[in-house]
Amino acid sequence: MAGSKSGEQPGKINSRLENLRNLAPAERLGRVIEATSLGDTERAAFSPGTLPLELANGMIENVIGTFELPVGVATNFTVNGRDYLIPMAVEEPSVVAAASYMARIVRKCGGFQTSSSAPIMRAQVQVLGVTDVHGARARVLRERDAILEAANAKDKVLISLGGGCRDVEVHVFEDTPVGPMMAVHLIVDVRDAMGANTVNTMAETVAPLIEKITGGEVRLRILSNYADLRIARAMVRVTPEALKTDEYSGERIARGIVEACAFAIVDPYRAATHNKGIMNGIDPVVVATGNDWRAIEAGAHVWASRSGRYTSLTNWEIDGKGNLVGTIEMPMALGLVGGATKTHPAARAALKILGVQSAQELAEVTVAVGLAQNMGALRALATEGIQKGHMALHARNIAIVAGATGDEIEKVAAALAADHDVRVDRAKEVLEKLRS
Ligand SMILES: CC(C)(COP(=O)([O-])OP(=O)([O-])OC[C@H]1O[C@@H](n2cnc3c(N)ncnc32)[C@H](O)[C@@H]1OP(=O)([O-])[O-])[C@@H](O)C(=O)NCCC(=O)NCCSC(=O)C[C@@](C)(O)CC(=O)[O-]
Ligand SMILES: NC(=O)C1=CN([C@@H]2O[C@H](COP(=O)(O)OP(=O)(O)OC[C@H]3O[C@@H](n4cnc5c(N)ncnc54)[C@H](OP(=O)(O)O)[C@@H]3O)[C@@H](O)[C@H]2O)C=CC1
Repeated sequence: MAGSKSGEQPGKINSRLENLRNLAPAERLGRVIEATSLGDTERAAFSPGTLPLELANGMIENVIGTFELPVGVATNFTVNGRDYLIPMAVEEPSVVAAASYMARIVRKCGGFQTSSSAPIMRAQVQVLGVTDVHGARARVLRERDAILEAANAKDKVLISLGGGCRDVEVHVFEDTPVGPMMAVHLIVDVRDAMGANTVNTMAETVAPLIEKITGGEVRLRILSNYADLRIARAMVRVTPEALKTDEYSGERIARGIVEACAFAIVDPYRAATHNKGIMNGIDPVVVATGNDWRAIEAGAHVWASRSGRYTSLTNWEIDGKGNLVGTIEMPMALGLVGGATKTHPAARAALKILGVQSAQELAEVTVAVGLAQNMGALRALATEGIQKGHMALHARNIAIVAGATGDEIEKVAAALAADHDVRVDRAKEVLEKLRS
């Protein structure tokens, strides 16, 4: 089978890969490759040791080797009427299972609906030593066109793609520990890049002009990771019928999720954990696609604090017909080009599996995964508790720590889960018995 061409429109796929969990990893990969009509390049990209040392050595400094994480595929996702398989690089058990489970419920109710703003980033140019900061602000805004022209003079590729610096903002700080300060913001459409390098270059380019206009001294010239102009949103509407289990009615589960979210809305101690659960879904997609997860984390948490109090990134409510409605809205500065997206073979393959055509589409799918992950955690927390499902899957890790190998891993894990006693010392006992 040949590898797919980049830029090719992805065909429709079916993300409902039943029974995937029961296959061996190589068989699972085969089904994913088959479902996405990809080829040998993508198949090879997920083999252990797939990042050649030479490539790794070109990515960061003082390289001594590579560090691997498992990549799983979350199934069942339907976003805006299209199915997606979601590659997730993560070390934590039950994350991929929970996302797939919630996506299975949501697909019965029409899937995730998403939207996003344009891929707009901000670069900040810090100006010191200006006494008439308000006057200097007026002068900068008057010279807006000259600043845009200077910013756009360098990156011809970005301009040819329809991106570029669009606007200038000036933020004034009359009183800081070092006196009056200004931050001139370049508002830049970065198209399909995450955009950090792009906007940093622009900020450095315009700095002398800003000094001339303001009469001050420029210090920092760097993007803001608070990407508040680059927002992705997702929504789900789930019927009680789709939510119900043998133990709990759909109404009870929906109410439990809403109550759990209310806790995170009012209490920052809970909000930190609630949002960590959302990032359980988002970060693995960011990592798998070679994007900058520190940037995404930084943007997420400052957005969660934008009212002055740290709160939930999601909202869960019940509509007039008794359906559970979940929404998420947050900054999502992801790229299809730049960073490691094109250097890391597995990141390239992950983007192919996703089949996204723009950075905006990637951002929307990623927040949909975050919403699913939050729904999964809240559903478990508000009903049977997190330990039942999570610890049953974590039991495999514990079995490995206790020394189990091969078939022993599943056997020891099953015994631990059945006893609801997932501890290393217990795993060692079970293993000893198994081997005797
Ligand atoms: C773990 C489950 C899904 C089990 O739940 P279950 O009811 O035992 O699942 P099931 O066996 O009935 O399967 C239902 C579906 O789940 C998926 N699924 C189920 N098992 C697997 C598996 N092994 N491998 C792959 N997929 C799996 C799969 O899609 C499956 O459907 P199928 O496709 O088979 O028809 C459930 O208990 C759950 O969702 N728990 C929540 C887990 C979770 O949120 N983990 C995150 C880590 S905890 C944390 O860090 C965050 C937290 C909790 O603190 C955040 C917060 O506080 O808000
Ligand atoms: N605070 C932070 O978050 C910081 C992050 N970083 C790092 O910066 C990296 C991301 O920077 P980024 O600017 O995205 O990366 P790159 O500079 O590698 O890529 C962006 C460039 O790619 C070219 N390009 C080609 N096709 C497209 C397209 N379709 N859309 C947009 N641009 C295109 C553009 O022009 P051209 O070809 O002319 O280059 C553009 O300037 C990440 O590795 C991140 O970790 C760096 C500094 C700070």
